[in-house]
Amino acid sequence: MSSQSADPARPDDPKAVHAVSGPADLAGPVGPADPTDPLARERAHLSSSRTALRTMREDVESLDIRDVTANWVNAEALQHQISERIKALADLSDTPLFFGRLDYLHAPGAEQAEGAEGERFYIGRRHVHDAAGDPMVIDWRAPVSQPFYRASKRDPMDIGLRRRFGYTGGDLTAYEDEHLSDPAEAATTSKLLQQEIERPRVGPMRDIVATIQPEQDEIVRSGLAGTVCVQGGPGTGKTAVGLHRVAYLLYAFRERLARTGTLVIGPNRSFLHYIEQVLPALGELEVKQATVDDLVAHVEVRGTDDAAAAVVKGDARMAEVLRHAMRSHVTMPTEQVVVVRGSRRWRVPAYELEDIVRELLERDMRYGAAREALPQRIAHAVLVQMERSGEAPDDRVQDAVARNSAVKAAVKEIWPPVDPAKLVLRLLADADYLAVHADGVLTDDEQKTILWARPARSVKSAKWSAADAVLIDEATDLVQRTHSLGHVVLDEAQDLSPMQYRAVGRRCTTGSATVLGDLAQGTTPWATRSWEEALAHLGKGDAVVEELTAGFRVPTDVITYASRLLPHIAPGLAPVASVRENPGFFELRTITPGTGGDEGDDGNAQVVAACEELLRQEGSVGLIAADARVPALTEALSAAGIAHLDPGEETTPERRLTLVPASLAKGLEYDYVVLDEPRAVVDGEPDERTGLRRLYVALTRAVSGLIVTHAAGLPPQLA
Ligand SMILES: Nc1ncnc2c1ncn2[C@@H]1O[C@H](COP(=O)(O)OP(=O)(O)OP(=O)(O)O)[C@@H](O)[C@H]1O
Repeated sequence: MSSQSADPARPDDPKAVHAVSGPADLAGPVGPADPTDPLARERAHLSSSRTALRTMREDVESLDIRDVTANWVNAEALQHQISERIKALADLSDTPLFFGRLDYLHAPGAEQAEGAEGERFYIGRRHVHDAAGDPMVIDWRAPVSQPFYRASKRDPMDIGLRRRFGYTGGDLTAYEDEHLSDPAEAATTSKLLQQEIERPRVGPMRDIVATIQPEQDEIVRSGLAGTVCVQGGPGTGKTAVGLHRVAYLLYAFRERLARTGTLVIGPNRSFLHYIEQVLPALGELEVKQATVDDLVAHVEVRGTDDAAAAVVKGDARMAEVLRHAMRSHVTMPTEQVVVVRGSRRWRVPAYELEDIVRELLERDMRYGAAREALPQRIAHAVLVQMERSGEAPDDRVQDAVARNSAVKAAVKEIWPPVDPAKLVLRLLADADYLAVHADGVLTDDEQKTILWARPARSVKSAKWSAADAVLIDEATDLVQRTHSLGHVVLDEAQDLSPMQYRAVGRRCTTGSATVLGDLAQGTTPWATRSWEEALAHLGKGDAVVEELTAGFRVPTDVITYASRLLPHIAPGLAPVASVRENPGFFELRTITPGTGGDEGDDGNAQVVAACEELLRQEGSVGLIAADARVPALTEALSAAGIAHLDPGEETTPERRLTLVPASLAKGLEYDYVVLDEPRAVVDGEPDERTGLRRLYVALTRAVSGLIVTHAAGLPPQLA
């Protein structure tokens, strides 16, 4: 950071973060800024931007729609739009209106002609303009904002000065400059950026809009047409990147996506709860969130599968079985159809009906669509005969023939309606039926594995499992095409089965997807082995796979320890390199039950004591334990009088401890973590590899420090 600048008063220390000690009253009127004090000038700009935003909001609030709307429905819709707009224009006191500034060397788009004037842009969460319509703050997603994230000394992108702002509460208290086009200035790491990354975590996930990194920005700003898959270790910002990509796409393709819709898919409710504030903070209120289970909820899920059955039910070959079973409902006609109209009888012979049915089957239409087309086709055959005999029937006649009872009866016979849930029920309950449709697709053993031990009698009484619901969803799609959205973000994708990928894929057949995951964190028996395979199941085989390796969450000492597991759980994956400067702390602590002469002491009080130690620090604390250990630890916590939260519940300055069953830890993070008994976490899973992966997830949730407590021996892979 050098000292050449358009800014006349830039102090000399090239690497300094310039700061003031006390916050200024930015809300009140600000006098003419001291021209020699750049910070005062920036604060004046903040103040006038806030005033401009207030005026924008007041303009919208004062809109009188009585004269422009003809009826109350329109008025209602318009009023809704207006109140959404007012909400979007709110000035949130603790969210900086802008966080950066770019001074271009030339006017953007002016072909960089000699003498063209540079322009200055303030970069923020939303666009703000003054009374004349001139921009005071530019939306971070606008093309002119891009160099804020991407420009470097090597490629300055026509930027003379990049300035980052530091805030304390809502007050602008510091700035930091980089003169990207100045060859004399050395490239350095931004201190403000570093501070932002190191900031303690309390409350739900927050946006990273001020500090998106170049490799992340490439993913955020990739176009709507293509699907992007991001492989990245723990804390590399996959979730953050996925959410910011949605915000970017909504900005760049607003109209199209408003029509087609966007959806974020996460692994469970707690996770969705944890991330739900990010998009609204970026001004995007319309994005839906769901789990895969929510998407396929055609039946009530009350049952579970053992791992072996779930693996087979989640296998893509099940799609073939279902398709076969669905099509088996079509029976070739053996009799003619006779349509009586007035005094005449029209006959469509069986062989002609057969041709129609064959043609529909070959066209590979949805079962339901073909079923609707069939009566029209039969009616058409009748119409051709009418024309041949000199009549001139029109469309209405064709419709009437299609609705004729003889035609309806034939259609019911040939192409009967199919209830998707009943179809799946029969496959799982009836060994002979399954054998017919799985022949050559599933082995005898596999068929036995998925058959119900006690066959259910009805859709209502069946104890459907999550995997069954996905099968029903697939069958539903065979009957009727699933509605496709414009864009889908799929987080923690590594845990999906091939059938689940298909379920997500059919919700974006006409759109695109952002697929986020980490092969090393796959903890389902069917976890993804390769992204190529997964993307093929999703129907997005041409997606690009990007890799993120810089870690923003886990400190070096902790990630180094956790990475010992990598060769055992995902050989070939590169360990995450932490970008945190604070090395954090990491401690292995042996718990000794029965200390102090108390025979009944199970050692849990010592785990609780570790939590109490960490609660003395600022920020959130997570106690992560094998699911089976949760009841005992709950008891120990309440015995010590410590209140705790469940995962996904918002931490507040008063309640900062969350007790997290290892099975729900994925995607979450806490400033400090106590990881209870690694051995139990591993043993809680059906096989060792899954157990070690679960442990890897649990070990990588801490932002500032980790204490691993153990009474049993540690898994040897950690040695
Ligand atoms: N560019 C950035 N600037 C500041 N913080 C960042 C940046 N990128 C990511 N982070 C922070 O790092 C943490 C981890 O990010 P995130 O949860 O998106 O990672 P992840 O790859 O999804 O992790 P996991 O694999 O564990 O689910 C979050 O607190 C996020 O805000």
